[in-house]
Amino acid sequence: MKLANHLLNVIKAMVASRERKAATVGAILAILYGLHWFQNRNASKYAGVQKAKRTDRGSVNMKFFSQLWTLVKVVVPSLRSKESLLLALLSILLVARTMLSISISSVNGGVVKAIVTRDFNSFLKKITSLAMFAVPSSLVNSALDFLNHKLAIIFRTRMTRYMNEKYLKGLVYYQISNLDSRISNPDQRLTQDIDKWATCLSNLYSNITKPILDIILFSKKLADLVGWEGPSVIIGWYFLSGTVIRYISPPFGLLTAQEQQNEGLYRACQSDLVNHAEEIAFYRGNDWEKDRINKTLMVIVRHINTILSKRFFMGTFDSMLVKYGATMVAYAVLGLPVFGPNKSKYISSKGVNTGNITRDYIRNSSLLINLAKAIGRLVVSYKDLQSLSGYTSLLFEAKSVLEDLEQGKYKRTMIEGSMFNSSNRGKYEPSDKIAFEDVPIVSPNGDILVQNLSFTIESGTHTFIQGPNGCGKSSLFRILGELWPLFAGTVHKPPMEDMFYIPQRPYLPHGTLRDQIIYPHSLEKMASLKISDKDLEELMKVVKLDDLVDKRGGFDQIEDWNDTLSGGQKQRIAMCRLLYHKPKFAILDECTSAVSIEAEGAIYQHFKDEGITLITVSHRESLMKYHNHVLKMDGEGGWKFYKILS
Ligand SMILES: Nc1ncnc2c1ncn2[C@@H]1O[C@H](COP(=O)(O)OP(=O)(O)OP(=O)(O)O)[C@@H](O)[C@H]1O
Repeated sequence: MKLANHLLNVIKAMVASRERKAATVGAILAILYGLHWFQNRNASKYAGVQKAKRTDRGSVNMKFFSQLWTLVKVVVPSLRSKESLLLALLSILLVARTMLSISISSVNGGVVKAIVTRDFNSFLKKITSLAMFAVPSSLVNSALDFLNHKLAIIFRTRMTRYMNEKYLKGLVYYQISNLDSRISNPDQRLTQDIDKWATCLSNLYSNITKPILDIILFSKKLADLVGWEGPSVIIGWYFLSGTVIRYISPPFGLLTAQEQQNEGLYRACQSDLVNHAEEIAFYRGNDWEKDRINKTLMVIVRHINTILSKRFFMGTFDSMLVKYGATMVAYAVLGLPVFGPNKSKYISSKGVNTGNITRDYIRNSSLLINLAKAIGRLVVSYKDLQSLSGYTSLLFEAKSVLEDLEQGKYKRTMIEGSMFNSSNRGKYEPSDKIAFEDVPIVSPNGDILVQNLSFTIESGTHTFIQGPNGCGKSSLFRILGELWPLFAGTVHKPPMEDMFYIPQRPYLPHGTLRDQIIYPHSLEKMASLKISDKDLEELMKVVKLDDLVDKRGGFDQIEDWNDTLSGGQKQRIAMCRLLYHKPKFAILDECTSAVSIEAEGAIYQHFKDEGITLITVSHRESLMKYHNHVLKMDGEGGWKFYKILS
C-alpha cells in the first residue's frame, strides 16, 4: 500500500511541472517507438528475396483497396446479383440487431428500476418484455451467422470459378509452373488462399459495417441522454488508442501471407511423399524425407512463434487501451449526468428518486458497453483488415499472373539477353504435314538448344529421333504442341486432333478403366463416335491387356490406376489410348521403355498398319527398323535429318 502511495506521489510529482509533463510525454513516446521497432523489426526478413515486391503485402493502403475492389467486382458482379441481395439482407439484419440492442438497453434499465423501487408489477412486465425480445434477437443473431457463412461460400465459389476459368484456359495451367516463376504453388493459391480470402471478406463486412452502424446509432441515443460529450469522449479515446495501435502494430498481413506460403511448402512435402511413395520406398528415402518434412515444419513453427510473440505484445497493449482504459473512460461518461456541468438540471428533473437515476445508469451503461464494444471491434478489425490485405495481394498476384500468361507474357530468371525475353515470334501454319523451317529450340531458362531446325514429316515419314540426354528432343514436341513459345521460323502442323502424344510416364486420371483409354474423351463423346466397350476390348487385345478388363471388374471399375498398375501396364494403356484416338501422327516419347522388345515391336507394327505416322524418341536402337527417317541431334546445337537407306 505504502509502495502504491509512493508511486502515486512520484507520478503526481512528475506531471506537476511543465518540464516534467514534457518528460512524461517524451517517455511515453519513447516506449511507443520502442514497441514499434520491436514489432516491426523482422518485417523485411519475412519479405525474403522478393523484398521490394512483398513489403507492402498485408499493408492497408490505397493499393490494397484498389486490389480489393478489383477482386470484389469478381465476387459481387452487379447490384442485381444474388450476392448484392445477400449483402443488402445482411445490412438490414445488422440494423435490426442494433435497434433490438437499444430497445433491450431500455428494458434492462426498467428491470433494475423495478427492483430498486420494489415494484413487482413493473418488474414482471419488464421481464416479459425481455422474453419477447429474446425471440427476434436470437433469430436475427442466428440469421447473421448463417448469412456470413453463406456469403463466404458464395464468394469462394465465384472466385474459384473465375480463377479456374483463367487457369484452365489454353495452356495456362502448364505455363504457370513451367514457363513462369512468379508463383511457386498455384494449387495453394487456388484452394486455401481463395477459401481464407472469402471467409475473411465475408466476416469483415459484418465486423466493419456492424460496429460503424452501432457507433452511429448508440452515439445518437447516448447523446440524447447524456449530451454529446459522452459519446465524443469515448470515441476520442478509441481514436487515440487506434492510432497508437496502428503505429506499433506489426505487419500482420505480411506475416499471414508468409505463413500461407510456408504451409504450402509443407503440404507439398507431404504430397510428394504420397505421390512418389514407391520410388522413395525403393530408395529407402524415408530419413531424407523426414528431414525435409521436419525442416519445413520447423520453418512454420518458428514463424508461428514469431507471430505469437508479436500477438502477445499487441494483445497486452490492446487490452490495456481498448479494454481497461476504455472502462475508466466509460465510468467517467456514466458519471456525467450527476457530476458533469448539467448535474443540477439533471438532479432537479429526476428529484430524489434513486430508482430513476439507477434506471438511467443501467440504460446508459448498457448503451455505453455496446458503443465501447462496437468501437473496440472496429479497432481490432484492423488486424482482420491486414489479414484480408495479405490474402488479397496473394489472389491479385495470381490473377495478374494468369492474365499475363493468357496474353503470352512470362517472367522468370534467365540468361541475360535471352531470346525467351524477346517478343519476336515465329508463326504456325496449318498443314497436313509436320514441318519445321528455321526454328530455334530455346528452353525456358533461355538456353538455345538448337539454333535453326528444319525438317519435313509427311504422312508415312516414320521418323526416329535420336540424341543425348537434354539435347532438346522432347522440347521439339513442346514447340510443336505450342507449350513453349515459338521465337522464330515457321512450324507447319496439322490440327491437334491429328497428333497424339504419349510420354514415358503417361497420365492416368482418377476414374474408370474406360476413362484411362478414352481420355480426354467423355463417355458421351465415345458413344457419339459409335465406339462400344467391345471395340475397346479389341484394342486392349492389341496391347495384350485384355485380361485386365475381367481381372479388375470391367470397364466401369474405378481405381487409382497410377498406384495399381505396373510401369509396363501403364505404358500399354497409353498405347491403347493412342489406338482409340487413331491420330494421323503419333509422337512416342520413350513410351515403350518399360515394355518388352517383342511386345513393343508388335504394337509398333500395328500402329503402322493402322496408317499412323510414327515420330519416335527412343534410346533403343531396336525400334529404328520401324522408321524410314532419322532426326539426329548432337547435343551441341547441331542436327541431321536423313532417310534410312534400306
Ligand atoms: N520447364 C523447363 N524449364 C527449364 N528448362 C527446361 C524445362 N524443361 C526442359 N528444360 C531443359 O531443356 C533441355 C532439353 O530438355 P528435353 O526434355 O527436351 O531433353 P531430351 O532431349 O528430351 O532429353 P532426354 O533424352 O533426357 O529425355 C534440358 O536441358 C532441360 O533441362
